[in-house]
Formats: sequence, C-alpha cells, structure tokens
Amino acid sequence: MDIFRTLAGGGAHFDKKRFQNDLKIFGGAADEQASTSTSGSAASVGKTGTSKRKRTAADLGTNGEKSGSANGAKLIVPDGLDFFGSAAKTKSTTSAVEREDRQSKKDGKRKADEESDAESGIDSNDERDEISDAAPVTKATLSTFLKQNKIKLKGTDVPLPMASWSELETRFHVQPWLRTNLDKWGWGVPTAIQKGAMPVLLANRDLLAGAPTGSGKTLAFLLPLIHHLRAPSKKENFRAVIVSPTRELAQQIYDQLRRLSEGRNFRICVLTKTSDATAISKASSSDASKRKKYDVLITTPLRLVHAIEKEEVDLSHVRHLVLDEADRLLEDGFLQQTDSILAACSHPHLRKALFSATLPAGVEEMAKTFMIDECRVIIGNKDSATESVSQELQFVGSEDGKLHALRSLIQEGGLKPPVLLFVQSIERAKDLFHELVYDGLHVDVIHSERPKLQREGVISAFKRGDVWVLICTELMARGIDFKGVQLVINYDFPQSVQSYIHRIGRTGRAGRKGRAITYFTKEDAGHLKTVVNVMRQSGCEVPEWMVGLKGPGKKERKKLKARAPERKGIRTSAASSVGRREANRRKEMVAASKRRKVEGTGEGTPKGKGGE
Ligand SMILES: Nc1ncnc2c1ncn2[C@@H]1O[C@H](COP(=O)(O)OP(=O)(O)OP(=O)(O)O)[C@@H](O)[C@H]1O
Repeated sequence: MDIFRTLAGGGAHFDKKRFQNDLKIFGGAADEQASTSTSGSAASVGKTGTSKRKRTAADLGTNGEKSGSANGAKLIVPDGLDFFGSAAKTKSTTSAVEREDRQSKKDGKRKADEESDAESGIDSNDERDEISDAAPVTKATLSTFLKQNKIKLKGTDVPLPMASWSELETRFHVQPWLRTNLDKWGWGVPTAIQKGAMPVLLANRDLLAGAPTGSGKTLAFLLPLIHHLRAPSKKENFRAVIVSPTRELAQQIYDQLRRLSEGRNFRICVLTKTSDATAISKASSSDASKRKKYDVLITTPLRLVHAIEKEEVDLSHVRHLVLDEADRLLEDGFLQQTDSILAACSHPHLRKALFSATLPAGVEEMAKTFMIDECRVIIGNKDSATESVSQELQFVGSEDGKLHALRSLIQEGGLKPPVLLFVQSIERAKDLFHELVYDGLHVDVIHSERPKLQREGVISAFKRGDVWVLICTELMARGIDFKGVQLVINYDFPQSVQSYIHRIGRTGRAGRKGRAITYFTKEDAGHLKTVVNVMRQSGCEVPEWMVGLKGPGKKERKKLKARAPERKGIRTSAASSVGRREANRRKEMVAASKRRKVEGTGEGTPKGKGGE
C-alpha cells in the first residue's frame, strides 16, 4: 500500500501524479503504513518512548491483521483500541506474543478495574468472563459490560449503558430516521462513550463525560439532543445551545449535526466571532413576523456573550446546553463568559452536558456547583492520552536542535504527511513557516490572527492533501478531527498536561494509529514528568531515569500554563543551505504567488500579532 492510499483511508486526498517530485522528499513514503510505527527508532540519539503497542501492532500485521477500512486500506487495530468495532467482524488469529501482552495488560489493569467498581458501586463478584457486545445490558451483566468497555459510571440511578444502536429504537424510542443516518454516515457501532453517555442524555439527566480524544464524543451528545428536539419548531427559538472554544470546532460540530439530521430541516445557527451577523439579526428582529427561528445554536463563548449583552438573543427557551471541551470553557479566560451563558439559559428544565478528553479535579468540582443530580461517565483512565498514539520524547539539546531534528526526520523519511506541528505562539508559527517553506515542503500555517476565510482555506487544503505539514498554535489543539493525520510534532513543549493530551489526540483518531514526537530542551526538563506520566499511563515505554524525575510543583505548573517560556527565536538558516540570494529569490516568489492568490481567492500571508 502506498502513502496515498493510506492517506485516502484517513479522509485526506493526495494527487500522486501532481506531487511525484515532492514525494522524493519523504523518502520512504511508499512504505507500508505499519512501517510508521516501526520506523520510530530512526530519528536520533536522545529519543525515547516507543509504544508497547507498536510491538503488538507489528505482530498483528503479520499474525492477524484486522481490516476495517472502507477503501480496502488495511487498518490495524490493536486490542482495546477498537472503539469503532472495525475489527469485530474479522476473525483474528492471536499470536503468542499478543496473548502474553494481553495477559500482562489484564494483570496490570486489575487494580484500575477494582477502583472502577468502587466508583460504580458494582460488586466484582458478579463478574463473568465475557458477554456478547450487542446483548442489552442487565444488572447482572453490567459489571462485565463496564469492564469490557472500560466504562466508569458514577451518580444516583445512572441509566444502564446501551450495547448497540438497536436499543435506540427499542429502549429509547428514537425515531428510525436517526438510525438510518447513523448507518449512512458509517457510524456502524456505538463507541464506549456513546454506549455510556447516550442513555444518560436520552434519559434527560445532567452529564459530565470524559473520554479519550477521537473516541466519538460529538455524536454522543448530538444524537440525544436531536432526539429530544424531535422536529424543527417554528414556535420556540434556540431550544439547544452548544458552546465550543474555537470557531473551527463549532463549524465541525455543525457539519456533523447536519449529517446526523440529514433529511430533517432543523435550523442550525453557527455563531462565531466573525460569523454572518445577519443570522443573529434575523433571529432577533424586533418585528416578530420577520424573526427567524433556530432550533440549535452552535457558538463560541465570546460571540454569544456579546449577543446576550446586546439583547440580540433570548436563551430562555434553551433546554439543552452542551459545553464541549468543558475544562477549557471553565478555565480562566473563558470562565466568566461561560458563567454569563449559564445565567442566560434560564429555563427551569435546562439540562447540561459537559464533555472533554481532560477533566481536571478542579473543573469537576466547579461543574458540580451548577449541575443537578448529574451522572458521571468516564472512559478508560481519566485525563489520559488515547492509546492508539505511539508517543516519543526527543531531547534536542537547544532551540536550534529542534530544526536539526526536524530536518533529520525529513531526510530519514520519517515525516509522513499529513503532519501537524505545534508551536507555542503565533510569532513562532510564522517564523517556522518562513523557515520550512524553503525546504520544499507543502507547508502552511494556521493561527487566530489569520482571517476566517484564510483559516477555512488552510483547513480545506490540509484535508485535500495540498498542505502536507500544517504549523499551528493551540488553536488547533482541541477537537479538530483530521482523520488522516499520521504524525503530531510538539515542536515546542506543551504548556500543560491537558494541552499535551489534546495536541497528540489530533492523530490516532477513530481507532487509527498515530505517532507523536515531543521535542524538549533542558529548559523544558522540569516539566518532563507530566508528559512522562501520560506516556506511561497509555502503555508507552519510558527510560527509568525519566520515571524517577521529580514533577513540577503546583505553583510551577500554574506559572507555565499562564505564560509560555521565553525561547530563542527560530532562525532562518535556510540561507546556509541554499544560499542567501537563492533564499531571497524564493521568498519573493512565494510572496508574489501569495499576492496573486489573495487577489484571486482572498487568501494570503497573515499579518499582526496575538491570540492563539
Ligand atoms: N460510532 C462511530 N463509528 C465510527 N466512527 C465514529 C463513530 N462515532 C464517531 N465517529 C467518528 O470518529 C471521529 C472522532 O469523533 P469526534 O470528533 O467526536 O471525537 P472526540 O471524542 O470529540 O475527540 P476530541 O476529544 O479530540 O474532540 C469522527 O470522525 C467521527 O465521525
């Protein structure tokens, strides 16, 4: 299988003919997809943290591949990661190594399971070996089902989880067309979070939900929401509100909601900083006869708060409020806005649902202050990275070492597109872009200073495969679903453990495998332990000396989160390799091409500073 087929399997399209020269940059690009996981050790001295999972995946590749992709591309899904049931239909032959691996994992997880039982109030003595994944859950099979699906439940009278989509109709009386749309869009089997969280929301209970990145949380809140709305309404405005921290994520939620509700004319309004003002003015027109009614409002917090303050929106009919990336929305910076939104949603029967891959204890405490008799559904270990990503830490010495490491990776053929490259600031994103654009990569950059149209253009280009390496800031760290991303590079060390988990979660989505490399210098060493802990928890090997490191204190963690460390600038050293004059000539060519593009399409080089 070549790289193009691999990418197409992930939803990105690559024009092989058009990029044939560029392909050479990637050396081993025609390798099997499985080689991504084994090529990990090539990069350089000082790198660590190859996943245990890699061994299992490689074994599976020869001993029992599980094929799950629609286009025939092989999808190797290690046990325990098969959120999407893609391997369920394939009979697998299990290697001795795999069996051994599984047994040791079982032993290691026993303690965690016991803790899970304690939380769920379940007696482990009713344990059974295995139950059919599709049979409806009963009180007798609950314990085994929860263990099999790594679900932890907490709360009073938490509704039993749902084992299969068929229960939507038989148990919850969900309209059949919703099931039709699930099948149509390839959401064939519910994921663990969908099994655990949907019954809670369908029963109209408040919910706090945590599940790994890329495990299907969006659908877990959208389907119950649409079920409760039943049909478009011309009587009430805004019956449901979904808040997301970025407009890219808001747009993505909108796209998924459109698919899920296909064939029904739900009126959905996306309201972001720069979104079409007419949408909201139509909704708030003083002439009631002209007022347009929306069923669902998907919004970023700031834009909604402005609309509330200007009395452009009336949220008194809202029955369902979803905070996606809830921990971010309850952090300083967004907290005040989230508070205002909560206050404006004044309906006495308002139901609240909070979702995230990370839910720090402080956030949970805060959530409890405004939720009523809530249920808590957690998949796997709380605040952990998705296990489908093989994580590596690479010591690069100094800031300059990062560029060397990156270029070595390119030369070794380890930079398999599409790649997301995270840096800590807009300034650094721009600098790195100007550096890499001369390396012949199809590279672009996205951050909050780029106008909406440009941001949309970059995302489409990345999805199409026209952009191979996308340099980004924290803006893209959460929620964004690029299925085909092969590699995430933390060029700059993340400022919090949550940031690390969300950033690397842009790869390894929907049960696919992914790879994440985090560069660190000695300046970052004090914060290494936080990442090491996440790596160990998700089954990655880390050297003993790292395990023994002291973690940063609370004060220091707070300091890092509040302010990115000062870093030496990313120097333009392209001049040394291709010659300064040549570099300038190419720079001008790129600038001219961008100017032409701006004239033609409204896209171009970003200007200004600040933001994510
Ligand atoms: N039941 C399902 N079967 C197959 N694919 C699914 C299913 N549910 C969701 N997906 C797909 O999985 C991908 C990831 O889902 P989603 O974006 O909701 O993840 P998430 O858990 O919200 O991740 P993040 O924490 O990064 O926001 C999406 O492409 C979605 O369409």
